[in-house]
Amino acid sequence: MKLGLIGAGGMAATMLEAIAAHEPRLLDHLAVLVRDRAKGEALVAAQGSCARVTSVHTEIEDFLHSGAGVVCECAGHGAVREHGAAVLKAGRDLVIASTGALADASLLEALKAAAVQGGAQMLLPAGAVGGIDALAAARLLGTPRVTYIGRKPPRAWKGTKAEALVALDALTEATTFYEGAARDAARDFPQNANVAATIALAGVGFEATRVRLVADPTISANVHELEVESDAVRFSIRLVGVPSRSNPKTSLTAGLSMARAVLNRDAVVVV
Ligand SMILES: NC(=O)C1=CN([C@@H]2O[C@H](COP(=O)(O)OP(=O)(O)OC[C@H]3O[C@@H](n4cnc5c(N)ncnc54)[C@H](O)[C@@H]3O)[C@@H](O)[C@H]2O)C=CC1
Ligand SMILES: O=C([O-])CC(=O)C(=O)O
Repeated sequence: MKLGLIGAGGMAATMLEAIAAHEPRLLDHLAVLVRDRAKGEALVAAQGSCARVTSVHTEIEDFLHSGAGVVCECAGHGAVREHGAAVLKAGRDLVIASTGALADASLLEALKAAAVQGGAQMLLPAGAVGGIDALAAARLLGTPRVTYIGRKPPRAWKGTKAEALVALDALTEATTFYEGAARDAARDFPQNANVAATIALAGVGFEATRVRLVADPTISANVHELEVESDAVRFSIRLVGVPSRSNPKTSLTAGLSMARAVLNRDAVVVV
């Protein structure tokens, strides 16, 4: 397998480190697409001897030409918009971290069409959240009621629309600044509410999935709560995610979930 990677930030590093620790041969061939070549080169260098045949690209055509098989997007909504269709049309499966980009219905349709044209799949790992398997199964028997609550420390909401809605630095207690549909949450908080989109796509869609976003000065972790009521199952889960070292917005589980998607491509037993 030749692994393709878009992005060279915190999630990409978490993903590569996990693959290197568990199945280093999967990094024998690695192609990286970045906007900033130096950043891509630093990421590859950090993998040491694991990534033996590597290439760093700034143009999608060169990246695809390098023969990357499965492509992991760890870059942001913009990257899904810019590169998603080209990857899929070229017949490469695309593992998407920035699932919130798919809240744009016309982009989702365009990517589906590109996937059909290329004979490729879009794969959406659970990312920072859990319970996606049970939700997607429950969906097969009726229409579940789904609520997602994302709680993060104020620093994780810096640089987002939350700054205009609440005085992040002055908070003394947990404060809800968004309540509504998953579609608006995913669109308006592109670095923080991808899990809302993943939950919507696994379950009852972007309108029916209810979302609450909370800035909480009393916590230091990224907390994800998912509540599902359905004909098949009722569950309520709470994940307390450790933020990644380099990006407080992103939980470590998100990068590890991307790694699992790659490891599963090669596994004999797929869980
Ligand atoms: N599904 C999930 O559970 C989660 C998804 N995410 C998504 O993953 C993305 C990456 O997260 P982090 O690595 O923590 O962010 P980061 O900000 O640490 O790294 C993003 C990297 O991607 C690069 N980049 C941005 N746009 C690009 C483009 N168009 N082409 C190539 N490279 C580009 C940036 O230069 C940066 O190096 C987030 O922006 C978010 O959309 C983040 C957390 C959880
Ligand atoms: O990593 C997290 O905690 C969740 C996140 O940022 C997202 O869903 O975009």
